[in-house]
Amino acid sequence: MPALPADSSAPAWAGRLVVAAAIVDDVARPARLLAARRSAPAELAGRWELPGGKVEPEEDPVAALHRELHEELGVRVSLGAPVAGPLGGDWPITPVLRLRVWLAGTRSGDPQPLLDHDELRWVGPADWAALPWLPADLPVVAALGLR
Ligand SMILES: Nc1nc2c([nH]c(=O)n2[C@H]2C[C@H](O)[C@@H](COP(=O)(O)OP(=O)(O)OP(=O)(O)O)O2)c(=O)[nH]1
Repeated sequence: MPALPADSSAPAWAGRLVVAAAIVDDVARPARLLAARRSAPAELAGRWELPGGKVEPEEDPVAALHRELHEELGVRVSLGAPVAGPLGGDWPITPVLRLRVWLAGTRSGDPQPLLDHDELRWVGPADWAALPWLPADLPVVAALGLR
């Protein structure tokens, strides 16, 4: 059966993009990942996630990620490859939220939980899966193939 042409009449996705970084020890061969425990809002507090946040209207996603990482952790990072998900490279969170993730290494600063988190932890192959991650993050962290 011939492939169907792309449906150009389909409306563009109108949700909100969330960007996050998988900050790892080595972007070429990640063994350890920086996990962050949310302190707010109440319904997400205690869950672990990748640091990042929502892209503001008109904001470039990469610029938004650098902004969020500086605000939340006090670090500057070098971005590596995207961690590609099933929605055109993004990962589903809810019908109105999608997550876009890049590998990253710290370029300056020692990560601190300055905003929105109350603990940071480096996790590896043996211990990442035991953390109570936000549900959307489990497949993302699994895709990193920490070893
Ligand atoms: N930052 C981040 N958010 C995630 C991840 N996984 C996941 O489901 N989310 C969800 C939680 C929130 O509903 C949403 C991101 O919101 P946020 O509160 O981090 O965004 P923000 O810092 O820009 O804050 P605000 O504009 O809502 O005040 O995406 C993740 O790994 N990192």
